[in-house]
Amino acid sequence: MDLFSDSYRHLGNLLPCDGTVHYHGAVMAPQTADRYFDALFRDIAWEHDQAVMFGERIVTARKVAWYAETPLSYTYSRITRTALPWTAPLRSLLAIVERHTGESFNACLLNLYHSGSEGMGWHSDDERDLVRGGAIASVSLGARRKFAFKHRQSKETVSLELEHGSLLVMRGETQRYWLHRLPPTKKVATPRVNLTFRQMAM
Ligand SMILES: O=C(O)CCC(=O)C(=O)O
Ligand SMILES: [Fe+2]
Repeated sequence: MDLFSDSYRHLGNLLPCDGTVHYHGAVMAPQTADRYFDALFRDIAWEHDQAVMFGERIVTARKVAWYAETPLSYTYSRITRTALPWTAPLRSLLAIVERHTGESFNACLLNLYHSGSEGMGWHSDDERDLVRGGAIASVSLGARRKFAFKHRQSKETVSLELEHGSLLVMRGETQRYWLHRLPPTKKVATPRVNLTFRQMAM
């Protein structure tokens, strides 16, 4: 526990059981978050994601990108990608995230949602390449969006709003027992960038 920052210690667990989720709220000034958003929106090697739905390969409107410390291969939605090397803004966000969480991360999946019409369906991040039970730290930039958890067995849900410049951390058994999603919404017309810092098995 000594590794954790003071801010972490005062945060409550959002989940009632079977996992740990802490919402740190904004961890940077709005102007700083604006600068990260602009730099990432402009410079990240965004690509449309692909997924398999009902046996058919589809291309999502949402864009993704995958960065890591080494050119790791990562299988996601049955597609294998090779990570690009950290860029300066990613390294600097990584440092902020590591300071707030007391954890270290070696990879980051980025998502770009152009508007509220784009989201991400129920899933858990339990791919085999991830360190089992490892922390996942999610940074949100741009439009404020709702984020929800649903327990696999009890179907209980917990939701919150992810604000500009905020940090959410999922730990422990969260991925095993809970699904999460970013629901689409008609209320949001502006883009959002999300970064999930991860611990990949090497
Ligand atoms: O955009 C988000 O907040 C969530 C992204 C997510 O769940 C993922 O990349 O696995
Ligand atoms: Fe996820």
